[in-house]
Amino acid sequence: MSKKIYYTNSELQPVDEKKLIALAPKYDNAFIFQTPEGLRLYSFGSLSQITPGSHENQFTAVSHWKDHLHSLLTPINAAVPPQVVGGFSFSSEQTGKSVWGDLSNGYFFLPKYIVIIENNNFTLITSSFNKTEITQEKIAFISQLSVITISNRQLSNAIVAKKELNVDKWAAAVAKTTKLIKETDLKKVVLARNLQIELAHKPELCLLWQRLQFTQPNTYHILLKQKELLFLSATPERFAKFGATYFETAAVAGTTRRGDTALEDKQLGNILLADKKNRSEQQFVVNEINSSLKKAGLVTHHPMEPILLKNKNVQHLFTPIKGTGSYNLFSLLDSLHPTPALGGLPRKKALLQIDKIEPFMRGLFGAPIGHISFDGTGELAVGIRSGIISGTTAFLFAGAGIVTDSMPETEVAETRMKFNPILNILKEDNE
Ligand SMILES: C=C(O[C@@H]1C=C(C(=O)O)C=C[C@H]1O)C(=O)O
Repeated sequence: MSKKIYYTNSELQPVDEKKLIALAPKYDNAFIFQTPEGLRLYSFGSLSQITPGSHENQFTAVSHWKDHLHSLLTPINAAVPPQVVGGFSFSSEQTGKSVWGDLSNGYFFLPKYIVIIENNNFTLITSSFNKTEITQEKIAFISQLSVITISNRQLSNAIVAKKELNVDKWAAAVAKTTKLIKETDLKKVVLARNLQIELAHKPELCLLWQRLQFTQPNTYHILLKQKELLFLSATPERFAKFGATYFETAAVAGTTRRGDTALEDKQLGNILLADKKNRSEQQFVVNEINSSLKKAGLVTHHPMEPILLKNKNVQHLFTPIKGTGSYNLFSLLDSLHPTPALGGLPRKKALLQIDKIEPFMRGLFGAPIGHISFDGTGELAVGIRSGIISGTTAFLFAGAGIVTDSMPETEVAETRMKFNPILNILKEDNE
């Protein structure tokens, strides 16, 4: 493909964002991304998409695809370029048939329409292969948005079956892994498990999104729709926010529950801050990220002690890390992913152990997901607290860092808590 890609910008009158959500089911490709700081990006339709092959370096593949698109871009009265949106996969080494379909090895696309909302300013970016049609296409989108109706129908849905897959086997694998950690140079392995849900009806996207907004106020909210597949995440974890000369990331690891009272919550947080196992688990992540950023040529800055990151269901140890200087974005993403927050340490050995133990493909779970602009800025979150929905079946994923003194039953309980953000939006309110 080497046709020119034209793009144009227009200011939109603020609209009820439920209308933007209601547009998503009308397109085969849609991506919605909301940050804890309040940026929202809605995107619809695709001019070009990439599904990296298995065993191919997905970062190189996406980088080449994006460079090629860049060479075709031609602005028409536009200051803001379009972005590519989507997600990488946890690993390109995992193969086999899975629920992930076209998303298995990662999936990015160049949207036809992007609406960016920041400080109540609505900017529409329309892209097209056709210079003479682009104005008409933009007008068509604006009128589609003005006529779309928001369904207030609370389609009753119910979970008809809920299966936590292989819990005993998973707990045994945790015990085996701690033994391996004690006996070898393996330091940490993040093991995940999944929960399968059967719903009475296909879920209504608008309703899921509203519940996500209501129940998970300080996290990212992410939706990737590709045909019949819906990937949803309420992750608290930033993978990267970046520009040409800066790269902000975070080390998030170590988990405890939220307290029932303010006092209990504070006590649990203090115990987590003082806990040796969790502190060392998180320190691995800080050290690894720090060293990848330095190797990429950045000067790093971070506080010496972690603070608490509190979400609705859990609290974590958290250290923001910033790098400044110039660097190559895709090779840095490649060298960081997966951090020991999602993979383990040393990385290769941890990934082998994950492959040996987990009987499913992680797909986008635990991988960087977000938007990358052609102006060099962008933001990616780590796709945890997430699930993939296909028709009436949903698979939810949750993992936990296993270190030398991890207890299987504690890790089962921790992963159970981590299913809740998505589980709770699939449930009826009265369940
Ligand atoms: C793997 C997950 O979470 C990661 C693992 C954590 C831990 O082991 O304490 C904490 C935050 C995340 O970095 C998940 O939520 O599925």
